[in-house]
This record gives sequence, structure tokens and C-alpha cells, in this order.
Amino acid sequence: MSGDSRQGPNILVSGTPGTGKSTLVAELLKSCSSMKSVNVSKLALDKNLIEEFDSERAVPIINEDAVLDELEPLIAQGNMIVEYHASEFFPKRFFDRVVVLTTDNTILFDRLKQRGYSEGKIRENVECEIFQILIEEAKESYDEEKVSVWPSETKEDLKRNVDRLREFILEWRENNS
Ligand SMILES: Nc1ncnc2c1ncn2[C@@H]1O[C@H](COP(=O)(O)OP(=O)(O)O)[C@@H](O)[C@H]1O
Repeated sequence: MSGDSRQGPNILVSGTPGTGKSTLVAELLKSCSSMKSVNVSKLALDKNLIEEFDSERAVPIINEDAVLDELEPLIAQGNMIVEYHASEFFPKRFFDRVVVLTTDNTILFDRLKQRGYSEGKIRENVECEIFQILIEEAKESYDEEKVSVWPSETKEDLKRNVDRLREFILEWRENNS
């Protein structure tokens, strides 16, 4: 996607559950009112784009093709922040920037415990973070220069991540106007 007809970039915010995707997106929207966001898990649930429920892992399996059909027109408009833990199933052309948030294991453990996740679900997610599964996934799925891996542990991290994304958005608009 060249960006010719878009007013702004499309950004994917990825990362293990609990790393702070929703928090970052909410903060960014406060200071970047022209951006819109879509949470893929929520979209799939709201529009019933669920293929099955994985009872062992207690997670819904989304219908990826149906989700992509929903996302396509939103992506075509630009100015879209997409939030999802994984990054691989989107077409490469969807995003101008892919951010993967990371969090220290002990902090992540506490956040997921606070969220009321079961022991198994906490373990699965903390292992996902330890083995850097989603960082690898993003690096394998997108051109290296588009992928940023940012710590998301403190209020300072949050502020810095918001500032960096805002800068990227402004720069993209300048370069593509
Ligand atoms: N940079 C940060 N510093 C401190 N706490 C954070 C930060 N980012 C997120 N949190 C906290 O971590 C928890 C999980 O954040 P959330 O945004 O829901 O993660 P995700 O959307 O990736 O599942 C929330 O309680 C949130 O307040």
C-alpha cells in the first residue's frame, strides 16, 4: 500500500497480553484525535467472527479471513491503530509501522494475576514473553525497518512510547502529503 490516498499511517500495536497495548492505544488517542483504533479481539467478538472456542486454553479462535474482510476498508482509510497480540496473519501491506511491546516477566506475571487469569493462562503468556514469540513473529512477518520493540513497564515508558508514535504519525503525514 503506497499511502497515496490515505491521510495518515496504519499502525499495528502487538505484544503478549498484559504488556500494555490497550493502555498505549488509549493514551495515544487522547493526544492524536485524528487516529482511530480497532481492537481485533473485540471486533471478532462483537461481530461474531469466531471460528471455535479453544476450551483447553480458554481462548476464542478468530475467523481470520472474516476479520481481514472487516479490517480492509478501515485500513484503506488510513489513520488506523490496530491492536492485537499477534501480527502474522495480517497482510504485510496493511501496516506502515509495527510496534511490539515487551514487559519484564515478573511485572507481566503480576499484571496477569491482577487480571484474574488462571495459573495456566498466566504461565502460557509469561512463557510467550520469555521466549520472545511475538517479537520473532513480527520480525518474520514485516520488513525489519518497520518493526519496533519497545519496553512497556513504567509510566515513563508509556509516555515515551506515546511520543514516539505521535512523532511517527506526524512524520508520515509530512512525507506523504
Ligand atoms: N507502561 C506501563 N506502565 C505501568 N503499567 C502499565 C503500563 N502499560 C500497561 N500497564 C498496566 O498493565 C496492565 C495491562 O495493560 P493493558 O493495556 O490492558 O495490556 P494489553 O492490552 O496488552 O493486554 C493494566 O493494568 C495497565 O494499567
